[in-house]
Amino acid sequence: MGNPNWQRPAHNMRHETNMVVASPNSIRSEKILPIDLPVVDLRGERSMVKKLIVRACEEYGFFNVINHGVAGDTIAKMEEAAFEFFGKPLGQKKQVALYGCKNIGFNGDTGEVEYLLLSTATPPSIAHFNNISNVPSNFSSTVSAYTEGVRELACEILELMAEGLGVPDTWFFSRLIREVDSDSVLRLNHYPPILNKDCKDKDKSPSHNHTKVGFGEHSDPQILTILRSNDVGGLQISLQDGVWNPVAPDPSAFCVNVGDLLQVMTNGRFVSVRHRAVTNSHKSRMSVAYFGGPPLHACIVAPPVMVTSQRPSLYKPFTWAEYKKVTYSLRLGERRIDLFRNYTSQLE
Ligand SMILES: C=C1C[C@]23C[C@@]1(O)CC[C@H]2[C@@]12CC[C@H](O)[C@@](C)(C(=O)O1)[C@H]2[C@@H]3C(=O)O
Ligand SMILES: O=C(O)CCC(=O)C(=O)O
Ligand SMILES: [Fe+2]
Repeated sequence: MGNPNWQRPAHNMRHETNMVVASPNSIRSEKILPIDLPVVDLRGERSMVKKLIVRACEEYGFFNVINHGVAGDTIAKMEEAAFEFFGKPLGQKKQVALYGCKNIGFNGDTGEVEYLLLSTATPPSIAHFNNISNVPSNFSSTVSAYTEGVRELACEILELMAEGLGVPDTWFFSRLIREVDSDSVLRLNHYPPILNKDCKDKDKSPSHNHTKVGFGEHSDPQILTILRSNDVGGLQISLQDGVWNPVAPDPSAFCVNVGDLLQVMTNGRFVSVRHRAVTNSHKSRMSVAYFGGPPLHACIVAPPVMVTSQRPSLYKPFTWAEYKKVTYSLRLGERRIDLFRNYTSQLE
């Protein structure tokens, strides 16, 4: 974990089990310990909401947000369009440049996932989708409406975080993703059900589940991620090395998580927690993730209030362009944030 003061929360845990998880290249035994993420009701009393958010980001790096204000219709249309696109024959999907299947990034990572990776730059670079066959009609406007909704939600949450942390400029974080040249990404992930061909006949009953890695262990490099999935589980977070905590799906909520840049800008107080998504043998998981990122030239530093003599700066200043370049040159599971640690810090 990046946060040296972080300790595993002792509460909220259920029974621990061992589970065999098949990754694309290996089979290994891991500890599985389901948890209930903190739930933040955005319509709650503001002073309580910001306290809850700060605590969740310190202890879990993840929380669910309900009464989030994103229109149900916008969300439903996005999910429908995603299912329509991924339901097309592989040959047609492959004609779309932003489509990927099983290969993640450029450095040899693989997983049981297919995806669309869309830059949310304004004016939307996805606008040209309307002229391409093989994508559902109105795909571009569906994506734009969804992106607008989740960006607004991300800004509201970042402003609550700043208030909760006592940052005097409450737009300090949100400004970065509001900028017209913010480098944000929308990712549509589809994890088809995978049947394990090697399993014995008696294991093929619907109650017996097989798990493969869909999207391997990683942290999100940007500021904040707003994730929504259908009602199929698969997201797991790791609050302790070697232990995976499955998160129950809640299609009425958004799952919010701290990215690497927010860990840096809170000087390690918030944690960018490693997570992954696994498949099952019976139902498709569909997730849509908005990664709020700053403009490429933005300098990533903690506001003065987060840096004290007791808590000196943990990270060197860098631009998002520098961090992104390193990120994209490394494997998915790399602990890239450690490369930007300030080793002159007295905490070392
Ligand atoms: C292997 C990789 C895929 C990724 C770029 C990287 O080199 C390392 C970070 C990966 C990640 C994880 C979160 C997001 O899904 C993503 C879009 C991002 O910004 O960083 C992916 C990158 C990707 O799929 O291209
Ligand atoms: O699909 C999921 O639940 C998680 C996806 C994810 O972590 C990502 O796209 O970065
Ligand atoms: Fe992620």
